[in-house]
Amino acid sequence: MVEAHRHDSGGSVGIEFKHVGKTYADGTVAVADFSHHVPSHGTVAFVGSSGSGKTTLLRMVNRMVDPSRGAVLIDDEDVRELDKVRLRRRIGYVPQAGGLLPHRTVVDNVATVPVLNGMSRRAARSDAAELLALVGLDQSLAQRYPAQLSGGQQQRVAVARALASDPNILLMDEPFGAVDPIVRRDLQDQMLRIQAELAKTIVIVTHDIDEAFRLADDVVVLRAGGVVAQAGSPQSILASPADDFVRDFVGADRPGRNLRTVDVDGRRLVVDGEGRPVGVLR
Ligand SMILES: Nc1ncnc2c1ncn2[C@@H]1O[C@H](COP(=O)(O)OP(=O)(O)OP(=O)(O)O)[C@@H](O)[C@H]1O
Repeated sequence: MVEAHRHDSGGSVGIEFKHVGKTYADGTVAVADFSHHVPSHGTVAFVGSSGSGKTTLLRMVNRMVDPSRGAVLIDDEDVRELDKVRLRRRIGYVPQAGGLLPHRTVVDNVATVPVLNGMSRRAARSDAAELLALVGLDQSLAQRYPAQLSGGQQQRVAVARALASDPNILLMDEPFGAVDPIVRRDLQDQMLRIQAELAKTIVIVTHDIDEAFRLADDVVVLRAGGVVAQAGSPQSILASPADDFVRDFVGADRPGRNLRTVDVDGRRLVVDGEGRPVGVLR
């Protein structure tokens, strides 16, 4: 049941942000004019400082935010033409703090959307058990309630839940922001394994440039107002930061940091100034 949906037929498949802008009711211009294409099965990371419009952009994809200008297309279809509820059931969403339902067990948190989509409770629970295994959660936790789990375990459940309706698209808003660095790294590794297996189209929002470099093949560095400071592969951004803002963000000038790439055993690693590996680039 858990398998990649291939959708490679012509056109501009993937997610297309076409000159989108968002001005909130109080006049705040969260995003001025943003365009970007996320290819099908690709992973893009939006990074930038607080308030640069990352969450606003992410939420345009599943219509939690409607753009004031421009359009978001999924496989050439304007999301405004699609029914909101059905759209959201087709797109996995991992919110900042997990957003689990506190009064439902872990397994039922994961099974909820498939049941809403018409699947029998029994089949949905059996799929949920597989997904919990996929995200590395022991079966013994399935009957617990979210408050009885650690932060890292809750985030795993949130990822399993987002995958439950087998969406083509996964939106992740600071998914691992609230967990400690070691657990965070473990969750990132899990994410890379899942992505290698399922090949979703993923948009991830993060403050953490190292996380962006580890998880994404395309990184968009944003400044205030959703202005693109630089977009490209981790390698290209590391090799030639577009300006001081990006250089500062990447931390190239931070003492002892000086990120660079090295090739080891056919893999490209990102290492810091002391040679410590920060991440692996594909
Ligand atoms: N509902 C809202 N009404 C008014 N302003 C808003 C609203 N939501 C967000 N904003 C503003 O829009 C700007 C962009 O917010 P957004 O949450 O998209 O940024 P972000 O880059 O995700 O920030 P963070 O990393 O802190 O989550 C900010 O100035 C924010 O205060």
